[in-house]
Amino acid sequence: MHIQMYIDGEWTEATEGNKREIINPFNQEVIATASEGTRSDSEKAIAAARKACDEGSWASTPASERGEMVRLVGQKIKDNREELAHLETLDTGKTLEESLGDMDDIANVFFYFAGLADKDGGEVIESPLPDSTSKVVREPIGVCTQITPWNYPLLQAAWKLAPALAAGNTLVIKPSEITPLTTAKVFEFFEEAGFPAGVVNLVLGTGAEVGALLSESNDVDLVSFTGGIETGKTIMQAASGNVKKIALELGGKNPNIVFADADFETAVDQALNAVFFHAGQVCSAGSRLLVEESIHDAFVEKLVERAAWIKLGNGFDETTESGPLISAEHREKVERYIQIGLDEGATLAVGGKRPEQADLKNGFFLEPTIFTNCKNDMRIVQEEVFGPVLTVETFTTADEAIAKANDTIYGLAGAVFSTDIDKAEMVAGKLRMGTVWINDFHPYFAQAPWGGYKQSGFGRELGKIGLEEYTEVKHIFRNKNPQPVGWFK
Ligand SMILES: NC(=O)c1ccc[n+]([C@@H]2O[C@H](COP(=O)([O-])OP(=O)(O)OC[C@H]3O[C@@H](n4cnc5c(N)ncnc54)[C@H](O)[C@@H]3O)[C@@H](O)[C@H]2O)c1
Ligand SMILES: C[N+](C)(C)CC=O
Repeated sequence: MHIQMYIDGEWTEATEGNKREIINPFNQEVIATASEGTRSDSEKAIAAARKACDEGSWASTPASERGEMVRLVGQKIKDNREELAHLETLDTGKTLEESLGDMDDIANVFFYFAGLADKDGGEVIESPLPDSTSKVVREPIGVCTQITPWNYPLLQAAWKLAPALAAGNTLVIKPSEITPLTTAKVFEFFEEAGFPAGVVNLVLGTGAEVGALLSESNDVDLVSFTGGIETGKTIMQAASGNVKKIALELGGKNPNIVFADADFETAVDQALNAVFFHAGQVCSAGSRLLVEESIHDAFVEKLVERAAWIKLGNGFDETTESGPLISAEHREKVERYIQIGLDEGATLAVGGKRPEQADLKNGFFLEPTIFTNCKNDMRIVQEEVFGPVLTVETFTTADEAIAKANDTIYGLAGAVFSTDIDKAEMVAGKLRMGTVWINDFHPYFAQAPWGGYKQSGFGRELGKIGLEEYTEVKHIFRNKNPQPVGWFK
């Protein structure tokens, strides 16, 4: 399989003819090659999107028609969910069951924004001035660039593509250079659906080469980025040249607070899922467990026992519960953090090394790892590891749990487990995070906004606000009886 870029309605090779091998992280086999673009490919894609925006008809196409085209793409994703899920598992190593779930979520995101496209008819304002009307309308922002990460390749792309198009923008998207397969596949659906040339553009390549111009260019009106905090800071600076709008969906170090009155088995099971799902490569992973002191020992004993039994393997094997990490470099980063945890004096309760099974030796696997005796000022507690690593701390009062949970630069997500719902609601209200789950961990869906407080970023995806992020707000005031002002004599 070979994938190309899609610029101005044409499938195209990189200008300089470079290619990249795409690797299956389960066995390091080459599963595809992809065109590897350079800055000039980004220039072409931005120029195509600019032309389609300034001279094309997409923005003025009736919103209901735009919505229908977005819906058509959602339907094609639904009709091809098995093929897409297969590609996603090959590319990321995640289990096929998870990829299938992602595809269902993705189709729903397209359907949701398709439905929202024609629902905002503007707002009439009661003007305080005589003989006048006043209304507020939303318009497309213009040319949007979108940069996505490798952990949920098509899902993170869908959260950007569907609302941008429903709102009438033109766009250029750059998926992570290591997981471009499903995003490229969906561009076949855009083509089949008949999107006008230049409205949707796909560039492939590294962030430094292809991605940089997407945030720097003065021809771009908005850049939406999902990825790591350091890249986010670089993009924020690069975007300042023409004061373009920015949306940043960055990392997290998400607390999971378990009170002694929580349902024990449920809380253990959820804590396990919170951190070890997709090998911990989830922005909202519950990687900081805060457990009430009185149940700490029993809770950790059960958690450790169950973590040791997590079945690692090939994402296509139905018995596999967790796949590999995405790459050799990423596994080495996570291993460095495990060493940091040990050096800081945390107690390694389980895991901490590569599995020894022969059938896993070619994959980038790491055992589910739990550190106990952790303290909030440790780097292993404060920094995003983005792997299967859990830190455990204790608390004795709700206030202490809240203080520890909020003691982080991040503010993406968190959870509280308790059968005392008033207490759980009180804690949820005091957590400085964009999403808080009560007696659950991980749910997200098209109807509810997603995004971070603090250094987890700004802007929101999904929900009604996820569409509004791709619009400008305009106030139109009309004087129905114009007269000379008479101020200057
Ligand atoms: N908040 C969320 O919703 C959310 C969702 C998924 C992932 N994430 C975060 O993503 C990170 C993991 O993803 P990653 O390793 O791919 O992140 P990353 O920051 O390394 O890369 C993300 C994307 O940015 C591109 N990029 C890199 N440097 C760039 C530059 N200078 N200019 C423009 N683009 C550049 C990359 O090529 C890639 O496409 C984690 O921190 C995770 O928490 C956040
Ligand atoms: C936003 N989410 C949870 C789908 C993926 C985060 O990495």
